[in-house]
Amino acid sequence: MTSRSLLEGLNPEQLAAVTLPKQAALILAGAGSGKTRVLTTRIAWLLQTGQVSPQGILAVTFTNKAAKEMLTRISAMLPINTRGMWIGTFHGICNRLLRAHHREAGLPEAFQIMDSQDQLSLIKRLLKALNIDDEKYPAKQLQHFINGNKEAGLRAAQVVPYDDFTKRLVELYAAYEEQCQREGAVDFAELLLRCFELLTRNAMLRDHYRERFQHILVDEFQDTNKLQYLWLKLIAGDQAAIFAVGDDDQSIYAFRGAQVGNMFDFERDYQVKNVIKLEQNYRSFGNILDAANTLIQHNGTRLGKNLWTSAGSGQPLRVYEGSTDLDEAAFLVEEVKQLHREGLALQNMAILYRSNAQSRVIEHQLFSTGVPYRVYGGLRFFERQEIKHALAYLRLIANNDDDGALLRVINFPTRGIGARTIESIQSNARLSRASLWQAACSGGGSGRSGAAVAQFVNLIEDMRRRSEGLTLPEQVDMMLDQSGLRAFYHSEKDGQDRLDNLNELINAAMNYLAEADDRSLTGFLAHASLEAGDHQADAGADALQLMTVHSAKGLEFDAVFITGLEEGLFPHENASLDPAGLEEERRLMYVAITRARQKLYLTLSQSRMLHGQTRYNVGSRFLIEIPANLLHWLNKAQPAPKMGGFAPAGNSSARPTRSAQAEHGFHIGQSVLHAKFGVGVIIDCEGSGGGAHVQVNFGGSHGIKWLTLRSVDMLTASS
Ligand SMILES: Nc1ncnc2c1ncn2[C@@H]1O[C@H](COP(=O)(O)OP(=O)(O)OP(=O)(O)O)[C@@H](O)[C@H]1O
Ligand SMILES: [Mg+2]
Repeated sequence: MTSRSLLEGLNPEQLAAVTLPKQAALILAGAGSGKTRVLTTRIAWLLQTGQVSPQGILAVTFTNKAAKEMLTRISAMLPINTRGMWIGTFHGICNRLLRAHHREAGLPEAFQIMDSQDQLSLIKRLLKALNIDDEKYPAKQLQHFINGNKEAGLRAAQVVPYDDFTKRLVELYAAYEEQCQREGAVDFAELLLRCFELLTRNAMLRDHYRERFQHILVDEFQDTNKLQYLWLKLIAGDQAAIFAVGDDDQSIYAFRGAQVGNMFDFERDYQVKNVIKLEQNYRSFGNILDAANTLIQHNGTRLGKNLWTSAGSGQPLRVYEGSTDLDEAAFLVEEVKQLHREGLALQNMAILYRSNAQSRVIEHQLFSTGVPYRVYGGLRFFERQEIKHALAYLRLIANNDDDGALLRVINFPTRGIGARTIESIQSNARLSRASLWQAACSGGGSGRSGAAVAQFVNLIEDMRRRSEGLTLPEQVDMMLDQSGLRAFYHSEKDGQDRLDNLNELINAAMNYLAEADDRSLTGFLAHASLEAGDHQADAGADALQLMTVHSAKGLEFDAVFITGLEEGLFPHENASLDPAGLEEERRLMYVAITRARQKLYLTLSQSRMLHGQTRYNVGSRFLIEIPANLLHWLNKAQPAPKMGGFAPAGNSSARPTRSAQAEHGFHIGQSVLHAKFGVGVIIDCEGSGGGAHVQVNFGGSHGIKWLTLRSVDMLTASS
């Protein structure tokens, strides 16, 4: 590709940005205006015009996926070996640097990176070893304290305590530093801080990298935190030129310390002369853009900019209101299949949700209809850590001799059974050719850990006894309490999402009962392993994309479905009380809308199973903030159900109000079987006596049907 063809098609502002002389630059522009394209093209242009070699480039992106994407785009433009280029996330780049200079950084060659869960376990072990009262100094709080200080660039020795309590926290922070050093373990914040300190301290290395990296390019600059910004300044020195691109309207990590203010600091620190603005959007049709523009105008704190497109207005945004979350999921899958039949590849469509737990119902629907899908930036429901722990308890209840399950939970949540004790149980089991459970029953050693093992055995036995006579969902609920899993995640700072997932497991059990022949715990467990199996589409295969709005940042799709648009869900209930939180939710919605190229769907549901209970939600305020003329409601909104008049599945307080329900003893939400359409859920009814009709949602290809009551069989006992 010649340099002319490389630059072809860029608009004047983009062209100016791509070909800026070597100087500090800030590109401030809205979604889809070509920021990432400008950044990538600039790298290619710098290389092609010989202004820099691949080794001289350092590019920071926000996710590994984005980094890969950038490499692919550059390779497509230029026939060069991209290996020498450093393109990655802050964590990835710091890891690379520390691996190369582990000795100088004071780390063992094979240092281990801890995720936040590992970090917390280490803190707990430490508190225990030091005999610290964890009521007074909760592990989560200490973790927060440590990470917050590290992200502000402060070591224990540099933190100035202001009372006795913080004095103690600082001491514990110091002890934590020592422990990590002994174990050769590095947490996420440490990667950055350690790297920062290495370059501050070691002038030779610093000069080496300053000489090497002539051009430093940063995508999604609005989401950098303070230490990341300092790190960039340090490595840039006054030789390198920093080229930063960002969008204040897409700042969605303030809750993790990201500072939009870095953009102002950057402008000041580097005396950026002209901030380049890009306003033409190349991604989306006009209606989609208008929706995004109008929505974000409801935020007070903005730098202010507007997007326009020459693409025409396209179709209106389609809105679907389901009666239940199952109904919403059935609609999504039907629509995806329809678009696919019309020629859209699955990988060009994305289903977005605000919280991870929402994916389960959708995944289930996809799984049952055989639509290949892939979940990004997170695990699929049954693969999530907390779900695996919960399933392990259930597996042990169903079968004591399940060694894998036992190992997973014997000390989770921690109950004082150490690695040594577990090893001795394992060797006893080997010697007597017994299962770990049997070995544990015949004594887990002496002293405290022996007693803890006995307690664990009792716990499992007790849960099994309690299970008798309980329905499957009740068994799951009981296990979540008795095992301590619920309490454990309840005490975690970031545990809400995991708690939601655990509660979602109860819903999974309910749905399973509605559909399965084998209603036993074992049957449910088999179903869970099957759904966890290899149904995630193979890498490279065409598959529908599922992800949270956070992980969709920077990506684009022909068709986008934004789901769960209900107050409390999106905007999230944790955020909707405080104005700053609400503005961040609105920026998230702005990110979500602007992912769509051609078609945008907004879906919601009148009722939804959450935390094991049916919730009746009202539509999200974001639906009101989008001009009504841009929206096309697909199904005439049904009147919002009144409490009590609409009895959901599994809700024992079902109070049918209509005469047919009283007469025939069924209720809305009840599962039914139809000879031709299979299993469905009653969502409405009409008439009485022999003329009674029910409206049943069969999901999948059959959808919603009105049928005579006589033609269906009730599956669950009515209340
Ligand atoms: N001058 C152009 N001509 C045609 N297409 C363009 C042009 N500039 C950008 N695009 C296309 O527009 C889409 C959006 O570009 P890009 O992803 O770079 O935007 P962005 O500003 O980084 O968006 P986001 O804020 O969501 O990260 C891409 O498909 C890109 O290829
Ligand atoms: Mg981008």
